[in-house]
Amino acid sequence: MERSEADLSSDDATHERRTGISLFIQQFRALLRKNMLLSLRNKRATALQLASSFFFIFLIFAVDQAIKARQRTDTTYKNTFNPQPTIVPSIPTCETGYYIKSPCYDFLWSGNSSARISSIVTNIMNRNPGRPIPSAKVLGFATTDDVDRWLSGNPMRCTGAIHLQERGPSVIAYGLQTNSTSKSKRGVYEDPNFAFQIPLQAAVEREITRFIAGDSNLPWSVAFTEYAHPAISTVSTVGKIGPTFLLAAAMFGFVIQISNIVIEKELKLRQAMSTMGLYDSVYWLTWLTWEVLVALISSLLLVLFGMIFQFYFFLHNNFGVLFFMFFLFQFNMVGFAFLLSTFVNKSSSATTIGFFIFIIGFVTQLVTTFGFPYSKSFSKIYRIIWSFFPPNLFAIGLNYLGDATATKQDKGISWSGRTKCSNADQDCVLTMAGIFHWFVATFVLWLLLAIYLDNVLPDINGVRKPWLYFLKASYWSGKSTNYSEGGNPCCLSSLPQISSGNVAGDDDVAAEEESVKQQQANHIGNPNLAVQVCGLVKTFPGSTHRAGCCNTKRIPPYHAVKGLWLNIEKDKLFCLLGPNGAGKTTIINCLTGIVPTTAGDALVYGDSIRSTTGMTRIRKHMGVCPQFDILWDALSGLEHLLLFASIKGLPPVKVYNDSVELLSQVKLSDAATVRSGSYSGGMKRRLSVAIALIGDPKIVYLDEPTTGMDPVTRRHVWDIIENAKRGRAIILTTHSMEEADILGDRIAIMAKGMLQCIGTSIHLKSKFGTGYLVTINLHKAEITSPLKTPDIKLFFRENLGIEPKEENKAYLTFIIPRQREHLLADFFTKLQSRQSELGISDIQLSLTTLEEVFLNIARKAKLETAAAEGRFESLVVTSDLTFQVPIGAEYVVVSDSITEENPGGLIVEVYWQQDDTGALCISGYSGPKPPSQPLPESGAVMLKLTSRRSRSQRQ
Ligand SMILES: Nc1ncnc2c1ncn2[C@@H]1O[C@H](COP(=O)(O)OP(=O)(O)OP(=O)(O)O)[C@@H](O)[C@H]1O
Repeated sequence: MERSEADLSSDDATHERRTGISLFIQQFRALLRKNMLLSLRNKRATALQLASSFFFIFLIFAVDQAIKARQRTDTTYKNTFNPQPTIVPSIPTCETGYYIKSPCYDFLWSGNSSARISSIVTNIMNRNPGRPIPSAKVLGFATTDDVDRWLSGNPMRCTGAIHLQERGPSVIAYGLQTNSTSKSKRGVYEDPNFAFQIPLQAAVEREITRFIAGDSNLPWSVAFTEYAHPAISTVSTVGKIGPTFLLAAAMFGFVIQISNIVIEKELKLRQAMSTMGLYDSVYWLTWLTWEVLVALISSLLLVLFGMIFQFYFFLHNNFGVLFFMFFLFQFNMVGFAFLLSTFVNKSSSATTIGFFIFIIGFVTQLVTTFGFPYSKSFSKIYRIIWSFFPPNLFAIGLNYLGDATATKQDKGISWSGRTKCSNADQDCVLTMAGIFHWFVATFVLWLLLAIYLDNVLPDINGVRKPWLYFLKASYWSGKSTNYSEGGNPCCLSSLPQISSGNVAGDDDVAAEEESVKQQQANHIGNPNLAVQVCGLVKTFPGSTHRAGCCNTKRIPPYHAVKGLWLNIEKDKLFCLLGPNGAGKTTIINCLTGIVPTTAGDALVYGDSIRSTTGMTRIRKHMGVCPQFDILWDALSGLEHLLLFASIKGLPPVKVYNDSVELLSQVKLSDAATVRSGSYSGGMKRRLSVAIALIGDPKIVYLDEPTTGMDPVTRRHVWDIIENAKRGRAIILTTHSMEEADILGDRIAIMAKGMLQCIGTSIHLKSKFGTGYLVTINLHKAEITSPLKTPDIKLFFRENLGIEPKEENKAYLTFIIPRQREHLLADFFTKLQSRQSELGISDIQLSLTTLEEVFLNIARKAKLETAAAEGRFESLVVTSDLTFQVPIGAEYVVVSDSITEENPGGLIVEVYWQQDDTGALCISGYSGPKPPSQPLPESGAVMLKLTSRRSRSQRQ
């Protein structure tokens, strides 16, 4: 059994398998191709991811245009406004201006025109004779009338003065003195320009103009408004709203990234690849490479689209700075997606998470845009915490780039400027280079955390490493985890206490266990041995669930495999049978390293499944067809085989040739390039079988490989499996007794996690079968005249005391119990002597089927379990089916066979209910199989019923 490294390396040499770095590269290329194909085939998601760059840049463009259009409206107003002083009869509407008109002036400047100028001077000077500005602040102008009132000389309202400097025929010079207080005590707005100076000036100029024009009623109006100045807008649309839209664009990629990773986890695709020998590092590296490639393209497109739309943001900032800003953000989000994917096991949750992150990002980037916490007024600690969320860094980065290109004149941030503050006036706390460094540093953090959590969080099978696994020397050396590399991993001293699986007491099972123990104790090597299982135990830990508000439900630990001892030879097919839940798949999962064993061990070609290095070596020579097809819908059959062949390290030429060859063997050549998503159930199973056989594995596990296949295909696959036995060991589980009978060199039936029997088909049939199956074929003449049938039945009843199991016009079948074996010789002599008299054309005698063996064992196991758990009460019914039982009770029909000698038979769980009259009705069947014969509805049948009280009744 001991198998040296040299043996396996010689296998490697024989098959020219790649190892080490070259295997790493081959796996990397195959997985990268797979990712590329999946992305290309998932056109909608990929198109969405790439088109989102264009879409969101376009949205920003649209918003930018809307803002500019609004500014243009202001400009239009400005253009229609005549900047020249206009003499108009009246100004009925004036948006923001002063219409200065007051009877006060008539009073002020009444008198003849020649005296007017003098009046102006006189009156104004009289009113304001170089008065000092009053110390007390008084009201400003709330209305235009205020101005007039002020001019009229109300001393109480005087907040300014006109100082006439000079007057003459060719010059009039005056000065205006106004209050410069922006707000009066009473809260009235006193803008020195607009509230005082301009109206005052306008009023004076009006009077001067009237004087010069010689028309004291000359209408004089001045309208003024703020000048529209779009050209000096200091708002960068990309800088301000960009974070929101570009974050949304990045979110598409983010959601798709998480989904891609989680789907492979959810559908156990990653597990399938790992089982076939894929390095974890290759897995992560290929996803990283692919996503970085997508981020590169997406960032390039973003910058290019931005340039196409002629944003100063994209035109004036340095291309490299822009590109790194977008790329590093998306790069960082790839790491973030990896990290989040370790917490999620369902791809449907990925969208929810992506949306949730976007909402949070949307809010926090808004807060960031308003200045939190990237200014000196905030503590550094806020900044550090805030910067751990990538959208925040992205927002502040875009803000900086936006501020640097707010106007056409701004030059933006240059490549060398990335290390400087974009605006020297700002209280700068972060440069563009600082943002880049943060992105890279946090990416490394996300990646390390993702790899760590990927190992320590329970996977889809609940498997996880210890929290401090990386502190163990074995992790870094890649050596044995549970046993020292030098020792014999299967040594008896380390075997579990619940060792014996032979609680059922079968001597063959006991002998098998003894044989394994002997070989282990004496270090007897058997060159023909492929697998040696030594007391394998698997217990799934219990758990506690909340039930309702106040109760907790405790699920106890479940012992799925209770100590298995087995020797499995090369060139042989070992068949594992058992009812649902017997533990067959769990054994395969333990042997393939999908779940760790609780105790015990198994040696596969001498390598322990409990050793990390051992399992790595085993995987190179292992093929697995899982119970449920693990396939990528978007990949074709050929692509699947190419991928798995590459993962196994076959040389490139063999990768293709072997894949094509295997496809033709499983009759999928015509569908080689068709996507597996459109395969029928049987085609998928055949592809799974082909995947298990690719790479010429030395040990193949086939878990119910022919489920769902039609009889013709099934037989064909049996041929493939039969041929595949050569040079390898195959472990097959099935529910098809026929399949086990035909393919199995040795068969073991297990129930409740234990082996119940083991041996060849013939051995099991003779040991556990209910007896012999006799088929009596009737002459054609008798078909029209079935009168002899009662005679045949009478003959069997009188001689063997048995009734037919099945009967029709062509044949009758009887089962002869093994207890009557001694009567057979005489019986058949008599029967043959009366053959023609009884109208019998042919008599066939065979051992009972494997199915009967299986059913007997399964029934026995079920009754033992029920008895052990005290769930059953027995009662025997000898009349018809209508009898009194407690309402709500459940019954297990232990036998629907009639004879006392043969109390065994089919187990059928039947749920009974009492109707209003107290009669029983069968409300449904469940259990391993429906009854082979319909239960009689009434009549004189003997039924041994075992009642199971409901738990509540017991409590
Ligand atoms: N991860 C798990 N956690 C808890 N119990 C588990 C887990 N996996 C399997 N089991 C339990 O272990 C028992 C054996 O399951 P297993 O799948 O090995 O049975 P099986 O013989 O392959 O059945 P089938 O014929 O239906 O495939 C079942 O009762 C199952 O519920």
